[in-house]
Amino acid sequence: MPELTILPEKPCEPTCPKPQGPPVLEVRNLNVIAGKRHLLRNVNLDIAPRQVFGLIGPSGAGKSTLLKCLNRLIELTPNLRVNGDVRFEGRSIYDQNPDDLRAKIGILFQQPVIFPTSIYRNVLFGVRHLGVTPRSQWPETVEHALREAAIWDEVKDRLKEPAARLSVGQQQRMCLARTLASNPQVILMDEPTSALDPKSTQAIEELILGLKVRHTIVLVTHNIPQARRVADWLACLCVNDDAGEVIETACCDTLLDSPQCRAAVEYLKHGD
Ligand SMILES: Nc1ncnc2c1ncn2[C@@H]1O[C@H](COP(=O)(O)OP(=O)(O)OP(=O)(O)O)[C@@H](O)[C@H]1O
Repeated sequence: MPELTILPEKPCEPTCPKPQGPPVLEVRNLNVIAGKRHLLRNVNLDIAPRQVFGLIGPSGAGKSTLLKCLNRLIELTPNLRVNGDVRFEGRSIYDQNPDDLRAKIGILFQQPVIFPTSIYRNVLFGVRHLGVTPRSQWPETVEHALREAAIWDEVKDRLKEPAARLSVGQQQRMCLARTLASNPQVILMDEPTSALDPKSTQAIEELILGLKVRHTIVLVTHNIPQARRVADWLACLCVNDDAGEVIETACCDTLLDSPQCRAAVEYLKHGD
C-alpha cells in the first residue's frame, strides 16, 4: 500500500473546526490499566453538547471501556486502575456523587437490561433509586419517558405486565425510557442496536436523531453506515503497542471519507 506510507502514524490532528461553545464532557489524559496492560492510554476528547458523538474502531480497542469511564461505571469493574480526569459541565466527575452523575449521564447497553417486574416499575427504577421525584409525579414521569422513547402507544394499556413479555426491540426502547426518566443531559449508548432487527434498529436511530435536540449522545457502534446516518463527530480508537488509544477525531463525514491515520484507514477499509 504505497499510498499509505505518507500518512502520519499518530497523533492525527482533527480535520474539522471545533464546535462552538464549551464541551459538555472533557476527557483529559485518561488511562485505564489492568495489571500491566493499558486498556486505554492517554485519551483526550472534547464532546460538544447536543450532538451525537460516535466511538468507532476495531474490537478490543477500548470503546466500551471509555464509555464506562464517562459516568464512573468503570469503578464497578474490579482490578482496574483509572487515572486522568473527565470533566462534566466543567467539573471533575470525581467530585460528583456517582448516583447523581449516572442520572445525569445515563447509559443504554447492547442487550436490554430488564428487571423481573412490570414495565411501569422498570421505567421507574432509576427515579425511585434517586428518590427526588415525588410519588404523585411517578405516573406522569413514566408516561413522559415512554412517549419520549416512542413506545407509549404500544405499552400504555399494559404497564402492569412483566417487561419480559415485550419484544427485544420494545425492551430496548423501554430501557431508553428508563434512562430518560431520570432526565439525563448525556446518554451513553453501547452498540444499542446490535441485538435488534432492522426495523427496531431504524426506530432507535430515529430516536437518537430526535433526542440530540435536548441531549448529548455518545454512541459506540461497529456499524459504519449507522455512524454516518446519526453521528455528528467521531473518534476512532485502535490498539497501538497493545494499548487502546484514540487515534483520530473529526466530524463524521471527514473522518469516514478522508481518514488521516493509517490505522483508521485500515479499519475503515477492512473492518475488524
Ligand atoms: N476487566 C477487565 N480486565 C482486563 N481486561 C479487560 C477488562 N475489561 C475489558 N478488558 C480488555 O480491554 C480491552 C478493551 O475492551 P473493550 O470492551 O472496551 O473494547 P471494545 O472496543 O468495546 O470492544 P468490542 O467492540 O469488541 O466491544 C479488550 O482487550 C478487553 O479484553
